[in-house]
Amino acid sequence: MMLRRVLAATGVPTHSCCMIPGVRILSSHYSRTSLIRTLSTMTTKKLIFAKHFDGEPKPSDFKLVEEKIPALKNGEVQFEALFISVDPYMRPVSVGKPLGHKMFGAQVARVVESKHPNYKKGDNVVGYMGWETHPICNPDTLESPFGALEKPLVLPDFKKLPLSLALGVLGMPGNTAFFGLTELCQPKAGETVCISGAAGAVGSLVGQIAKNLGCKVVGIANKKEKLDWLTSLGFDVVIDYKEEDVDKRLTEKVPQGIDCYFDNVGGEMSSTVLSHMNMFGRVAVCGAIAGYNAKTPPLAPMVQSAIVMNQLRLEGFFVQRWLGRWNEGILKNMGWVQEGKLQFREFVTEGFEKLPEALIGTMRGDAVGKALVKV
Ligand SMILES: NC(=O)C1=CN([C@@H]2O[C@H](COP(=O)(O)OP(=O)(O)OC[C@H]3O[C@@H](n4cnc5c(N)ncnc54)[C@H](OP(=O)(O)O)[C@@H]3O)[C@@H](O)[C@H]2O)C=CC1
Ligand SMILES: CCCCCC(=O)/C=C/[C@H]1[C@H](O)CC(=O)[C@@H]1CCCCCCC(=O)O
Repeated sequence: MMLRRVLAATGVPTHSCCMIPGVRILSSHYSRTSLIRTLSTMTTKKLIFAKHFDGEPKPSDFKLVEEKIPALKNGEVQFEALFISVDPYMRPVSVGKPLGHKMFGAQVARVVESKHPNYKKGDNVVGYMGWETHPICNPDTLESPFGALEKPLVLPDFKKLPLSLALGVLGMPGNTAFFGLTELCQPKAGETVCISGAAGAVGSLVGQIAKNLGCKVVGIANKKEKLDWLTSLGFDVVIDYKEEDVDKRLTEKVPQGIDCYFDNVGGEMSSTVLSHMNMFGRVAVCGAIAGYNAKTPPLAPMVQSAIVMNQLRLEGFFVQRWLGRWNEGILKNMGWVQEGKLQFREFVTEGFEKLPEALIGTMRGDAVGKALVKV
């Protein structure tokens, strides 16, 4: 927003290549900028909104800018981004953000310089510093995409585990899986848990946690590579929702019915799953990715009859609900990782400039496991 105001004040159109003091617009199309390799340690790169998304995000919806890093003020910390997260929520949550606004999101970063008592040079953190290579922020006033104050978290010693896990199994997606499943679905050993978006960052963990709790697990995803991976993780039934008739496969392979449904996707497929649920089934509505890129909301068969007849309980949630118990989820997942009972896969794209492509690919289902960009 500030950049846009600066540009407006100079009379420079925000979509054109330009030079203004302290701000260099490298290109209105980020992919052409890969040839420009002039970044000095005194500058930071940001990806900002150049256009509002219309359907699927496009590379030209983003603009890469390079700015001088200002002097650090009291209370501020300067970071160097190591890994930046790519998450489906970025698509719907960006609606209404002003043009010129830096793309929001979480990153794992190292403290380069600090004028804040709780952060010291060399600390590794995870926080919502957005799509920027060398962000400066005051941790006490940093906002999450949720609009709440959320200080970057100083990471403990990860020992041999990669720091990037703080954006995946040992971070927000891990806690989404853990709390969403255990608190809202409350699965009991022997029950059947079904997961849509099963090979994604959250879904792949939900299925494994359900197995750890003694449940039978049904995973719904697309493409053989994903289904084979889920089978190798111990999922009992896997269904390709694009290649198979989900209703028929559930009737054949899950005759006992579904007790818990962890829904990452929504839409028609979720209506089908709800029609296979048992009495007093529980549904954690985690996301609705089937509609995030849609220009008009996708239609789906009505679900109220199944909800009433089987006395189902559906509950939507944001994982921030459990911010007060954050470490409990991380430690539980870390324990399972160390015991080899919670496997993770990362889908890493190299290069800060590739962030838009990585987001577009994630929304198309390209990623297996957690999508990340290594800066
Ligand atoms: N409530 C909360 O606090 C949180 C919610 N979420 C939500 O959880 C869901 C999963 O997030 P995450 O695991 O990080 O995402 P990922 O990108 O890792 O996985 C999402 C998967 O959804 C599938 N998918 C994409 N488009 C469609 C579609 N049109 N129909 C069906 N499936 C589709 C893709 O798999 P495939 O190719 O197999 O279709 C993709 O792999 C999202 O909806 C996200 O918004 C995430 C974190 C926190
Ligand atoms: C609006 C669709 C949200 C889809 C669900 C999802 O993916 C949520 C992800 C949250 C994750 O915990 C990290 C975040 O900060 C995400 C929250 C998104 C904030 C929603 C903003 C609501 C608002 O203020 O309008």
